[in-house]
Amino acid sequence: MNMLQGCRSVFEFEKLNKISEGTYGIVYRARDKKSGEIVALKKVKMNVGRKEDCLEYGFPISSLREINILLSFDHPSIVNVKEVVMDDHDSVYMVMEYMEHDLKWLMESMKQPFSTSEVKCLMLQLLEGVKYLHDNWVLHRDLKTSNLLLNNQGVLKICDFGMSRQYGSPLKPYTSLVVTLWYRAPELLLGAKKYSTAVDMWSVGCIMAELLAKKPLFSGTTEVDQIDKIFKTLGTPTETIWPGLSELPGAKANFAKQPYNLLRKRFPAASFTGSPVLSESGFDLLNRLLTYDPEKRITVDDALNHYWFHEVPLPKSKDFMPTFPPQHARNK
Ligand SMILES: Nc1ncnc2c1ncn2[C@@H]1O[C@H](COP(=O)(O)OP(=O)(O)OP(=O)(O)O)[C@@H](O)[C@H]1O
Repeated sequence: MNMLQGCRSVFEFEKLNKISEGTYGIVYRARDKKSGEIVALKKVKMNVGRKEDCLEYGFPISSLREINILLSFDHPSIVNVKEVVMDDHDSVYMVMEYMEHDLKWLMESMKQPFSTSEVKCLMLQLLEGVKYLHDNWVLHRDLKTSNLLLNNQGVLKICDFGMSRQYGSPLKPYTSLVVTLWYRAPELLLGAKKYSTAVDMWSVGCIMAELLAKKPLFSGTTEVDQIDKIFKTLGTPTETIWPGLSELPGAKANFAKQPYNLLRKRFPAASFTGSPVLSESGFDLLNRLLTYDPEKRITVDDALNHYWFHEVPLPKSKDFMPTFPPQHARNK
């Protein structure tokens, strides 16, 4: 924690309002009293989770990971942590660039879903951020729409690195209790202890579907319900399409047999019912992101090079993305 010595005080910032309170932190909108700049301050909550997940004096290891990663990373699609500050009770705050919206709250307030060219603009920025992470051997492990920030310049940034971790080759056993249920890959739901970048790509698939439809793709209430919802839409996987499936701890459970992939029904090529329309190549990308076998699931490099981004309608330029009214408080 040497980096905290000599850091500025939080009293150099004027808190304007609370934006959100999550598991690991409270996020405020604040003004830097010296420069007048508007920033986001994330206060680290002490003693969160199990005792062994915190340092001796209660500082959560997940927050330490998040601070380390965000201070060392520099990419336009990753939220920038400018500095770390403290108050007189030794509470630690991350000072981040302020982003007007997160995509979860934004979609809840929008009347219409994003257009296809807007979704392409957002997806490209998301994939560029994920590529930077994977190229730097980091798994985010909690990609979801509330962790995607958008500003009024059309710039998307990934935030919340509390679950992220460095990975290496060969794969090591990790905990499977990661990734918010709705965005959690099937290998995690079935208890895989060895997993890799493909878990983030599944989440990206769920996010793409949600951006198109303006509603979550698989909104399970429990792990079993989540698996059930996935199988009902994509069909129950078999050892043939996913070699190694039967060795996963959860694969022994008796799941309903549903032999077909019904995803196209939810994203048809033409629609008279208001379902989101998706071209052949857009559907191909979505299907490749939502591929059961993590070994066959599309990688971030291949997703970035996918033909969908080159066919009309072309991705909207950030400068032409719509702007939205402010959402200063996004209480969960
Ligand atoms: N830089 C920022 N600018 C504006 N809003 C932000 C910023 N960072 C985070 N937020 C808002 O705060 C919310 C929570 O942030 P974050 O996910 O980092 O906190 P958390 O405590 O780890 O939450 P969770 O319980 O979801 O893990 C985000 O969904 C977003 O609405």
